[in-house]
Amino acid sequence: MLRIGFVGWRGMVGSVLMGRMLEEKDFAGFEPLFFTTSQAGQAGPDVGMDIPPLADAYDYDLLKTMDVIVSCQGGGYTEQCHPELRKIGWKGYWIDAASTLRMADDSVIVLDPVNRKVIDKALDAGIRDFVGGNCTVSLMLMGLGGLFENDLVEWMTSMTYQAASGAGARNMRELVDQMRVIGTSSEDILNNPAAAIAELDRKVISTMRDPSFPTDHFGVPLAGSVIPWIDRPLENGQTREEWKGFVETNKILGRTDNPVPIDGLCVRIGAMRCHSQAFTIKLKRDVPINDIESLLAAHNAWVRVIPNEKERSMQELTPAKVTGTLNVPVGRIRKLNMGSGFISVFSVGDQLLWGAAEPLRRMLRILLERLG
Ligand SMILES: NC(=O)C1=CN([C@@H]2O[C@H](COP(=O)(O)OP(=O)(O)OC[C@H]3O[C@@H](n4cnc5c(N)ncnc54)[C@H](OP(=O)(O)O)[C@@H]3O)[C@@H](O)[C@H]2O)C=CC1
Ligand SMILES: N[C@@H](CC(=O)OP(=O)(O)O)C(=O)O
Repeated sequence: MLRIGFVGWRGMVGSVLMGRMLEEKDFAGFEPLFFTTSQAGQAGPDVGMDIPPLADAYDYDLLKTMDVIVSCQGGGYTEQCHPELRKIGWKGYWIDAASTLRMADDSVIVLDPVNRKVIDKALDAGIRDFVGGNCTVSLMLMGLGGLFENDLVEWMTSMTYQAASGAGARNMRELVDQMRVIGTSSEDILNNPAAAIAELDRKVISTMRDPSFPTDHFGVPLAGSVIPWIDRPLENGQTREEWKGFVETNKILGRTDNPVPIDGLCVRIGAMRCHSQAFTIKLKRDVPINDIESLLAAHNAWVRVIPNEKERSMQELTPAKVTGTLNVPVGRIRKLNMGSGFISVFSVGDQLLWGAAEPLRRMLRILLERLG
């Protein structure tokens, strides 16, 4: 029986992965072994079967007995363990959430509703490293796959509205804590309907600017504000998050020789775990909006075209609606003033599902079908 090792299963991405695997009854037909960097010997997760105690995630002798290792542990772990395992001759499959190996020549970025052919070709060629894409990239491709599949995109900008979860679990807590502090400090004014709005406004901003405001993780207020910077700077003025939009998209599409120009600004906003994005797309030819909507809707089972109407957009094209689901709604689709070849699209997606865990889960299924 195939032996599958799971590292990072109790982190934010890993626990969403475990949840999805349980929902889909994926724990069957292989022998799972759960690893940890901090809790060796303790009990593993409840996956509906007897499992051994947690193993040490740095036990290379044990790791090299795995046919597949799924890691949601983070880039540091990948940097340390992956080369070591390959060095000692491990020939198993490595499925990873971290960005470390994404742009390596002998890895594939997995998003099978978009690039199943690229994945199959790589498996045939003996590739063994399969990495989930950046969340904004994967969610963008799940939403706009129909345009890329039909080679309609001449160039594109992506302006993002990224949730706190992309920065980590502690950042999610800090966002809610910031909201709490603002709410608590304003409570008396809010409870008095006769209070002047200017008083409430002054109270909120003075709370946000107070040195005691909780900003240990974001560095600045996010609640009541936005942060127009994600990840580290590159020399050309982009952030690394913005750089990924171009390089990862073209790698996923298998068109690094003939890349689609993509660029934009990545911005953190006060949503919990859904990333939203506004796209300006220059089409290669003028296509009627109805046809564009049909192409988008036909691409995969999760994209949802929302008509460009106020009520539907407000109800269905928001993090409040989409969080916790695999749906990727796309809407606000219309021609722009720049000309009939220019369109706008707005999309929303859960960055822990299609943005992180789901492509890994599905890659494991693809491998199990092949190897099983
Ligand atoms: N967060 C995101 O939006 C996305 C993240 N990724 C990538 O996925 C990887 C993992 O990210 P993420 O899931 O956010 O990492 P987490 O920080 O949530 O989890 C990583 C590890 O931290 C350890 N840990 C320590 N304390 C706790 C605790 N209280 N609860 C749970 N785990 C704890 C666990 O390892 P142990 O059991 O060994 O102690 C766990 O596996 C990263 O490489 C990230 O870049 C990819 C796409 C999106
Ligand atoms: N950087 C993303 C989350 C993430 O983990 O991305 P990556 O997997 O590319 O490191 C965000 O902040 O929203």
